[in-house]
Amino acid sequence: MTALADVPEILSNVPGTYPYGVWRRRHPRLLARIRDAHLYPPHLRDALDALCEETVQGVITALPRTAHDHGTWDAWCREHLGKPWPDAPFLWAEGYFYRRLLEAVDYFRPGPWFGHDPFGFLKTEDLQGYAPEPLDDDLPEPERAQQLLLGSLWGNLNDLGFKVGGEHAGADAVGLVADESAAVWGVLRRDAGLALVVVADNAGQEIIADLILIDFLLATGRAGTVALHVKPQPTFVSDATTSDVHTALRLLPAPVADRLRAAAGAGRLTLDTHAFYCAPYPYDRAPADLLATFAAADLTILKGDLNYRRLVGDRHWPATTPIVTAAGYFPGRFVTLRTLKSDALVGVAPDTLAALDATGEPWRTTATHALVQTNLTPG
Ligand SMILES: O=P(O)(O)OC[C@@]1(O)O[C@H](CO)[C@@H](O)[C@@H]1O
Repeated sequence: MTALADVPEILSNVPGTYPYGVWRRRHPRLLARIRDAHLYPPHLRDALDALCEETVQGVITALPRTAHDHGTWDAWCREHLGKPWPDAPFLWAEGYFYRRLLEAVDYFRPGPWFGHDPFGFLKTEDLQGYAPEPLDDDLPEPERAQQLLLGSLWGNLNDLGFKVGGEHAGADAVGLVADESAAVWGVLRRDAGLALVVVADNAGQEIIADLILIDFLLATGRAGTVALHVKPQPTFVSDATTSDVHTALRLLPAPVADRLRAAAGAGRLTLDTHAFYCAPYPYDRAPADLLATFAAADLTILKGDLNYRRLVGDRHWPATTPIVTAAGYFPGRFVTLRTLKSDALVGVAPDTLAALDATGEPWRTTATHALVQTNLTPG
């Protein structure tokens, strides 16, 4: 079996590639928007500008000695300090970029900015005037199940990092490059009572769609329990935290929100997190306790592009590589629901790949395409 380490990692130092644009366009725009949206004092504005300069034309430097987690990051940074940022693996560099961004805005320092989400204004802006579409309760249950699964999948379009970068302009859902949802419903049967882990991705419209799906899975007994895993701190612009889940709860139709509160009260729905969700590595390097959590679940649902990159390693896999090869190390059953917003890709049938490539469009990174992939055997 191919080990992750045998496949070259995606870097961001190749002009014209998607990751190159993330450093050149998306991050500078993001840092400027954060600086301009807040009542930050001069030294925090300067810190944001310095981070921009360092990441665009400088070299990777360490976290300050005052940072509570500098020891952890010193170990993670050792092999990359002194390199230009785009020369480090894309996944690693982005993870460290978001940690440095929180440092620049005093997120962990006691004082007025302690715990203030620097992306909060973008999350609020995105939900202005938004209300979830009314639920179609008349649909037969299997159709409803699939509709909610696809709602959660395409909810992944609402990634504010993507929107800030301008890449989202007019992205329309075109189709799935792989759809293994039949295998998922083969396991997630009515009254199966499964123990699910849902590793969330974005706040806002995506987590709203996720919560609607979770409610359905609990209400139909497909799930006995759901552990919803969120990020321990703001990152990747719109990744959902506990606070974002509660914002979403207030926007849900009242009966859905009531059922979810009751499920939480009964211990059937739990919120969970792990420091590794903000580590800059794929899941093959996850610590034993997190891997044990995935192993113990009947099924782990991994949402979004970043979780996909972490599942298969952010590497130049041939796109026809089976997902069970790329994610062969994963200790339990999983399904990944992802819109395609970066280069890492596996599990695409050769004819599908040829047809998509023949379009000449940059279909791998525009969020116009999506996938449902699993290591469950087709049933
Ligand atoms: O995980 P998500 O929210 O679906 O996507 C995260 C993302 O915006 O960040 C990366 C580039 O910064 C890409 O993987 C992707 O476009």
